[in-house]
Order: sequence, then structure tokens, then C-alpha cells
Amino acid sequence: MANETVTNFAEAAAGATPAMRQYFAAKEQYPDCLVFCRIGDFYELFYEDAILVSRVLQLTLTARDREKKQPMCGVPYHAAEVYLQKLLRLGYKVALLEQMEDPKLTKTVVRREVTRVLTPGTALDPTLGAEQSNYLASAGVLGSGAAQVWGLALLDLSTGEFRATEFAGVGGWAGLVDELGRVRPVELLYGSGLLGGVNLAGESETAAGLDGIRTKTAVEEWVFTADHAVPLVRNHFKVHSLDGMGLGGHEAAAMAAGALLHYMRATKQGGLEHVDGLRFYERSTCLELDAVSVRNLELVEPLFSGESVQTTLFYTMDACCTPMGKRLLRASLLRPASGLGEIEARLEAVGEAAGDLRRREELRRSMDGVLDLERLLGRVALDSAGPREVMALAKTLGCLPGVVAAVRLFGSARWRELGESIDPLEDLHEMIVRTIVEEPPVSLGDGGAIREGVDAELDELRELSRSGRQALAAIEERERERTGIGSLKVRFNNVFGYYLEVTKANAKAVPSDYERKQTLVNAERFTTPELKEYETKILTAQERSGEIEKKIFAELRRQLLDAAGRMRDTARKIAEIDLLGCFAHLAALRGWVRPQVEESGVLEFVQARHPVVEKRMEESGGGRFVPNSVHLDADAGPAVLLITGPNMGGKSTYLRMAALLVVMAQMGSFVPAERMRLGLVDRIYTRIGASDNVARGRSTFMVEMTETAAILNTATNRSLVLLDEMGRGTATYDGLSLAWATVEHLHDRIGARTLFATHYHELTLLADRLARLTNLRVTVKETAGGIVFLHTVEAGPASKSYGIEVARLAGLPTGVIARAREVLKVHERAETQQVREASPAQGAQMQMTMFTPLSQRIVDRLAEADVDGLTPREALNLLAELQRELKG
Ligand SMILES: Nc1ncnc2c1ncn2[C@@H]1O[C@H](COP(=O)(O)OP(=O)(O)OP(=O)(O)O)[C@@H](O)[C@H]1O
Repeated sequence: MANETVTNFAEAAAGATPAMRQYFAAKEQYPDCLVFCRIGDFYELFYEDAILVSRVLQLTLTARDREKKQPMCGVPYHAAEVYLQKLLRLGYKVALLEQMEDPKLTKTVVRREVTRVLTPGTALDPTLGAEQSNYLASAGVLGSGAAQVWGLALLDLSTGEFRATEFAGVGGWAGLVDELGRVRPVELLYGSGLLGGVNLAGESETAAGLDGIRTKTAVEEWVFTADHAVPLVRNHFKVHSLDGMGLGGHEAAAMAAGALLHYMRATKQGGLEHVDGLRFYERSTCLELDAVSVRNLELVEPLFSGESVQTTLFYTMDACCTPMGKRLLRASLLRPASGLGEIEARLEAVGEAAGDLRRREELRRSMDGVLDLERLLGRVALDSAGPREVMALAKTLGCLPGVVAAVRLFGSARWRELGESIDPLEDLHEMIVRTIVEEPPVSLGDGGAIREGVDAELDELRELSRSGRQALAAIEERERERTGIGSLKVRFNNVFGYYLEVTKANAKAVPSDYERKQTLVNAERFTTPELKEYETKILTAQERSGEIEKKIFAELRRQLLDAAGRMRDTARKIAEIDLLGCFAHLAALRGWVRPQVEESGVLEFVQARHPVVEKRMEESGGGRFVPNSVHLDADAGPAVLLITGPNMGGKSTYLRMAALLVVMAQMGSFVPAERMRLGLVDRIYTRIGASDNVARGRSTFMVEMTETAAILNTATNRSLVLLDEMGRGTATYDGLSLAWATVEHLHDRIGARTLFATHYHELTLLADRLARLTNLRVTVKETAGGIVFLHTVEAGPASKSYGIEVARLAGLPTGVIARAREVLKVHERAETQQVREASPAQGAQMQMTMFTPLSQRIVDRLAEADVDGLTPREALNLLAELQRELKG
């Protein structure tokens, strides 16, 4: 919040009422928060907060005073949740200033305190999709220079998932930014001020990758110190050493985690019981996908926000039955496995289930009623679960034995492992259903959530109020007879308690022992000593039973939280079971096959299909996907496939298909192909199309070159590299030269399996020089009516580019098309002439050296020189002259 605002508040505070002074104190303590001040049945906002919130939430702006100097707006307390969620989604933070005393019982001003600060990363968003995670991230740095280590911690409060990692050395910062771009947390914590020379608030060029994180929260610098933060982690988990969590020797990661816990405490987030573990993770233990590739390949989100999710691989592969399974699918897409053992174990289990319809269906059916175990547990821990949620938890727990039994029907190692190790949590299920009634009320305060027989006193009190109410009915009956007033009623309201109500017309018939309580327009209300006695009995009984219900519920909650670790473990296993079931279902349904995975440099698939495009074509009735094959071998060649062909021919689809099939196979899924052989890939790199960085003020070409630099600097011979139309964003010869040199570097130095789609036909000449490069082309058929795309990929370079043909199909005016044809002819003629004039030997040379005309002159002069006839002095002169020419 701007300084000006704070000054305004300070000025206003000088002459404020006591309630407003509490408000100003809260505002001073939480200057970056909107303060929601509870006054009676409303939350009120004042001054700049009121102006902003009334605009954002479209509320009426009023004022506290006649002069309208104190703007104000409010939302009803009971409906506040919706408004709060909206503000949080927009990235705002909110401090709740609550009444700490019952206004009815206080004579002076009610005491108010900030009880909780809600921020995007610490509040639960009920509209969050089952597969999405709501991460709060925390990043800090230890050391300096090359010894710098960045620590990153991530917490999803809705499920309790808590993990941390590190990025060390020179590439550490870039690694951190990339990981944040992939994880996309809703809120990022960092130490205020400049850290390690870079500003996490996103003001420096290198921090542009953090633009997507809407809420960035700076906390005091000292919070991000090992001395302060690391002990917080040890205390939270009640351990002496962090080695058991894999955090031994990872102080930066532990520090980031500790700073996050500090923040949770500072914002008064209670109930962190379900955050019962912290895991150190390393990206190298999985197939690495950088943020650019995750985006380009549309693994979990469409390339451009707002587009249909149907273009994502997640959407295509999501046949999971449970929210946990969906989340694991999403996480696996972002981090496919890199170890052969893990992949094989999954593939074997998928194969077994894919081949057995009956058992597979039994398994999937057994998960029918399984709700979000992790999120329900999260709500219990955060004390936002009522009796209904606890009952929902019980229903889910009740399904587990069925799931376990279905898993045990399978025999392969992974299924056996899961079936034997999963805890069906029967004791917890039994504990809940023993305590809570089958159809509990929404809120505990409504009463009647706890079963009969759980607590003797509760049963007695309930009996008492039941008999009390019966007695009241009897009184009503008796008094009607005694007074002869047929319409006499015993009624109840919160202010007057129980009373006898008689219409005005009958008031004369009221006996003298009735005490008048209240007079209304049409009726009179009375009480009697007998009625008062019952009233006290009933109300005390109700009050007391409310207390007992609360106590029992709290005890149940505590016992459930004691078992939080077991529940989370089971939830993880259910997720794995569900995911394997989903893969098996897809394999059987869509005719996918088991890939052969090995430690080698091979990537080969026969008659493969792009899973997303194929599904979309099927759904829209848009024809059949044309299958294609790939053969790559980093060691024996071909390592580089250079794909040419017309626009719209299917080059990009072919490239993406290759990457998607690798991701799927390394996740342990079957793949849409006749056959696939995959030597494990350590990392997928993509450089495809323009990205929305342009909107952030970096040119398309700059983005392209930055991404290409990252590939050339870090790819290994076990990586898969996809380059689509590289060099397009600059002058033709610059672009061509860069593309040429890049292909050579990938081929000669890196040896990564590379798919390179290009419109530069000149590049196809590289096949003569680079032994492990093969030309491929996408085919078209020329017909009388124009070209037809066949989408088949075959060996050889494309003969023509058909750019003008495609432009015609796109509807460019005929005049422009005709003129373009003329211009093209002129250029082609000039080129042919040039080639004809050169000798055959020169022709070949020209192709190779067309980018270096200057050096060609030097080479020619050297070739002409008669070395034997030169004196040493002449030789020196020649050398000096050549050098001068080179230097220009
Ligand atoms: N194998 C295939 N079978 C059926 N349709 C395909 C196939 N490959 C691509 N297509 C369809 O052809 C269209 C163009 O594909 P794609 O974008 O891959 O072409 P491209 O060669 O990369 O074009 P450009 O060079 O203009 O980027 C897409 O709509 C795609 O769905």
C-alpha cells in the first residue's frame, strides 16, 4: 500500500472513536492487507480500502460521517466467504479484525484483534479444481558468488504437501526461475531488498519469468537466515535432525521451508497438523521439462490462457476416478520418471490391468465413492470441516477396503507392493461412524451431530429436552381447555424464550395467573411460573448438550489428526492405484501399446499418432490422423532429423508427437503407436513458435535466441531437442546462418536426438556433410484444384515450399497471389543463372560458403599464391595484407 494511504490513516486516527482506533492499529500492523473489521453482523472496510474493494467487488460505497470524509463499505458476515475468495484470487491479502468479546455482554467498547491474515497462498480456495494445486512458495539464498545456493520450498495447504529443493552455483538463479515458472505458485515469499544481486519482485530482466506470480510477499530479511529459519523446521516436525527428510546438507532448502513456516505463524494460520512431512526433491531424478517445454507441449494448460483445455495432454489422458489420481497425473506430466526401474514397474502393472477387463473395471468401480481424502484431511486440520465433511471423510474411508481387495486381485510387483502396503484405515472409519450420525447437520451448532450412545450425559440431556418439549405440548393442550381459547399456542423465540400467545380478541379470557410479557398489534404474549421452569430446563439442557457435542467433535478431530500421516500415506497410494488404473483403461480403450524402454540413445516409433490431435479429430469427426514413424539413434545415427515441407504440412505436429510419446512412456503409460522403442531421455528441450514473452517487452527473436542458448549450453547426448522454425524472427541470412550453425553444433558437439523443422531449404544440403543427419519431408499432392496435405512424413528433402499455395488457401487476394508468383519466378531465374555461370566444383563450394564471401576471397588468394617463389619478406607482407582485409 502506498505511503500516502498510511499517512491518511495516521491523520484520521488522531480524532477517531475507540473502535476506529482499533482499526487503525490493525492497519498499521498489516499495511499490505485489506482490513476487514467486524462490526455486528458486517465486515466493514474504511478509507482507501473501502474505495478499492467497493470498486473491485462492485459494492456500494457509503460514508461513516455526514461530510463523507470517511468512505466505507461492507459485506454481511455470513456471506463474506465469497467476497474474500474473490479478493484472494485477484492477489489481495486480507486481515480479519474480529470481535473478541460478545457485544451483548460488554458495556464498553468490544475488544477487537486480528485473528488471521488470509493470503492467496494460505487460504483455501473451494473453487480450486481437483487436479490443481495451490502452492505457496518461499525462495531464499545462502552464500554468494559461485558458492551461492538458492533454496525453494513449496506448500500446498489444501493437501499438506510440503517439499523443498535447491539450485546451486552459476545457473542457480535461472534454475529457480524456471522451476517457479513450471510450478506456478499463487504466492511467493522472499526476503525484502535485493538478494544475491537479483530482485525477486520481478524488476530485473532475469526475473521476467516470475511475472506470472501475482502475489509476491516480501518478509524481513532476517527471516531468510539459516539461524532463524532452520530451527523452525526442526521444531515443527519435532525432530533433532533434518537428515531423515533428505534435507541433510541442504541448508538453503531447509531455510526456505523454515521461512515459509515463519510466515504461516506470522499470519496466524492455525492447524498445520496435516503438514506432517517435508520432502527434499531433485529435478534430476525425473525427466526434466523446463517451463518453456511444459508450455509449448501443452502438457497441462493450453498455450494461450483462455483457450480450450481440450488441447492439453492432461485433458486427453485424464480418466482418473479420484481427485488424488488427477493430481498425480498432473504432477507426473510435469515430472515423468527418469529411472528404468520405476518406469518398468508401472508399465508392467498397466499391462496386466489393460489385459483384464473384468478386474480392471472392478478396480475402477471400487474407487467410485472415493472423495478428496487429502483435501478433507486438510479441512479437518484447518478446522474448517463441519460434521458433514467428517462424514464425507468416513464415506471415503469406507470405500478403501474395497479398493484394497480389488488391487490384490492383480499379481504384478507394483500391484502387490501397493496391495500389501496400503493401510485401509478401518479403525478411523469405524471411529467416525461410531461417533457421528449418518446424516449430520451442516453446522455443529445446529446440534444432533453426535450419535446416541456415545456419551451418557448427552443422551440424558437430549431426553430431558425431548420430554421438556413434550411437557410444553401438554401444557398447550391443557391451557386451551382451561381457558377455552382454541387458538392458544406455546411458542419460542430467541429474545423472549417460551411464551403463551393469545390473539387480541381472546385476551379477555386470559386467567389471572398469566404474566404479560409483550403486546403486539394482534396478539398478547404471556408466561407462567411453570413455563419458566420448563424453559430453564430445556435451554440449559440444550446449551449443555451443545457443549458436549463440541467437546466430542474436537476429540474426534484430534484423533483424526493424530492419524494424519497414515491418511496422507494412504491417499498417496490411492493416487498411484488410480493412475495405473487410468493408464490401463486408456491403453485398452484407445489401443495404445507398451513401449520398450531401455538405457540407450534410440528413439524409434512406428506408425505413431499424436494423442491429443487424434482424439480431437475423432471428437469433431474431422477425419483420421495419419500415423507416422520416427527413427533416431544418438549413438549410431541418425541423431538429427531435418524436416522440411509446406506450411500446414504437419511438421509441428510431428515434432510435438515425438515429445509427447516420450513423456507418456516415461510416466509409465502406454503409447499411441504400433511399436515404440525408447532409450531413456534425460531432458526435453523445445523451441517452438513465439511465446507470450513478447507481451512482456522482449522481442520474439530475443526470446528465441535465449531459449536456443539454453539448449546449446545444457543439452546432453541423452536429451531430446525439438526446434521448430528456428531463425525465423530475423533477416533471412542471419536466421539461416544461425540455424545452420545450431544444427552443426547439435550434431557435432552434443549428439542429442534432435528434430529440426525448417523452411530454410538450404539446410537440407547439410545432409551431405553431416553423417548423422537425415532429411525428412512432409508430403503433399498437387492436384488440378491446388495442393492436398497428405501429412505423411517420408525420407528426403522437400522439393518446393508451396508457401504461395498455402497463402492462396488462406484467402489472400488473387492479385497479391499472382504478383507473388511473378516475383518468385524472377528470383528463381536469377538463382539458376548464378548456378549456371559457376563451374560444377565452384557450385558446390558456393553452396558451402555462401555465408562467408569475404573469407572466400582470402581463400582464393591463398590458393593462387606461389609459396615456393615467395621471399620470406613477401610472405610476411601477404600475411599482413590478408589480415588487414579480414579485419576490414
Ligand atoms: N499426421 C496428421 N494427420 C492428420 N492431420 C494432421 C497430421 N499432422 C498435422 N495435421 C493437421 O494439419 C494441420 C497443420 O499441422 P502443423 O501445424 O503441424 O503444420 P506445420 O507443417 O507445422 O505448419 P507451419 O509450417 O505453418 O507451422 C493441423 O491442423 C494438424 O491438425
